[in-house]
Formats: sequence, structure tokens, C-alpha cells
Amino acid sequence: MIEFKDVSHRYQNGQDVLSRLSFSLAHGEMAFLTGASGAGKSTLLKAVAAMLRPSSGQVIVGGADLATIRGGRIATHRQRIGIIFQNFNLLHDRTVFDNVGLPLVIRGWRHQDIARRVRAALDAVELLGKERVYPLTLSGGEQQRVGIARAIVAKPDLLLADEPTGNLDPEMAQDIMGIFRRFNEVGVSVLVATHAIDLIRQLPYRLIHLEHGRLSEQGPVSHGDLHVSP
Ligand SMILES: Nc1ncnc2c1ncn2[C@@H]1O[C@H](COP(=O)(O)OP(=O)(O)OP(=O)(O)O)[C@@H](O)[C@H]1O
Repeated sequence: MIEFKDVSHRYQNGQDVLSRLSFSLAHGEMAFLTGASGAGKSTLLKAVAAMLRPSSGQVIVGGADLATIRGGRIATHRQRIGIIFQNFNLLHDRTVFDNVGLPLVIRGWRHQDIARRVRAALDAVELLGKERVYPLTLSGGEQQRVGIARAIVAKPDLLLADEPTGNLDPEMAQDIMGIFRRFNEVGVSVLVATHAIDLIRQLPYRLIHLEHGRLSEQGPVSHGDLHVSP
């Protein structure tokens, strides 16, 4: 699903953030990306989503070499990915329904089809019945579930989450990780950047650890086929 080959990135201010990273995440795989603040986790996720072009190396996602795609194909690439953020990134003057349906509105879907998909997405995160409420009336965990519903409404092959539980208490955080696991169980590839080591240590997923822009260690692999070569 994701393959990095010798990927390095230097921001315009001269800071080297990723240093010759090579790793792959198989189709249907779930893994956690760990590392101290500033280690380069968000930068790596942005490279996967084609939100930045690394300075060197190859990023291949779903078989496409991102260095070779341009214009409209970048938008198509992003549409195949669901992205979840720490601060939920919801529109507070829009209802839950409108927030979740937004990616489909942008794609020009018909209202009827949007309504069907939004309900299915809200059902998947156990928020059916909250369509008409506004995000700020929900708890943090519920707001993040709205963010997840928006990310999955177009049925992406890959979910990327950047510190999705950073603003949640441990119980809600566990809930959110449970939702990612359920999507993974039905075949969605999932890569979650997180500081929540205590929460993920017990889980049967690979840890990809970034330190000073390099992959420095890996946790146990209990299933799947994920390779890291630092
Ligand atoms: N647009 C940018 N221009 C210059 N430097 C940047 C830019 N974006 C990030 N950085 C720097 O790159 C480094 C890695 O940032 P990144 O956000 O990828 O780390 P992170 O591991 O996700 O951190 P956190 O856990 O705090 O979110 C940091 O030192 C950051 O200040």
C-alpha cells in the first residue's frame, strides 16, 4: 500500500527531517508511527498524502509513484486516502451531517447518495442520530468520531491519522483506536502517528519508530507483512 525508498526531506529553512527512510506497509496492514515531537511523523504522513514532495527518494502509494503524478491525479490520489487530525478539523458552523458529507459534496455527488453514505459512516462510528447536531455540542471523543466518519465516507483504501487521540482522555482514546482496528479488520490499511505508547504497547501491531528522521527500531510483528529497513 505504501512504499518509501530512500526518502529524505529537507524543509526550505535547511532543516533535515527525514533521512533516507525505507519501509513498506502492506495492503490491509495496520501500523503505528511513533517518535518524539519533531521526529518527522507528520512530515512522513504528508508525503504519503502527496501534501509535500520529499527532497529525494521515492514514495509509492497504491502502486503510484507520487513523484510522477500531477494536477488532477494528485486530487484523485488524496481522495483514496482518509486523513484524521488531532484537533478534529471540523467546521463548527455546519452540522455533523454536513461535516461528514463534505468530501462527497466536493465530488459532486447527488444529495440522496450523500445521505445514504453519511448515515453508513456515522453508523460505523456509532453516531447515528447525531446528524443534525453541531460539533461543539459533542464530547471530544464524539467529535473525533465525526472526523473519522468524514475520513471514511468515501470508502478510502488507506486511513492516515496524525495524533488522533492527543486531545482525548484514555477511555475515549481507547475507543478511537478500537474504531481504527475495526476498519482494519475489514481490509482498510491504517497508519496512525501517535505519542500514546501506553495505549498501543499492548496492541498486536507493528511500531515504526522515527528518531531524528530515521527509523530506529520496530515493535513486534504479530501479523501481516510489513518491512522496515533503516
Ligand atoms: N513547513 C515546515 N517548514 C520548516 N520546518 C518544518 C515545517 N514543518 C515541520 N517542520 C519541522 O520539521 C520537524 C518535524 O516536524 P513534524 O511535524 O513532521 O514532526 P512530528 O514528529 O509530527 O512532531 P509532533 O509529534 O510534535 O507533531 C520539526 O522540527 C518541525 O519544526
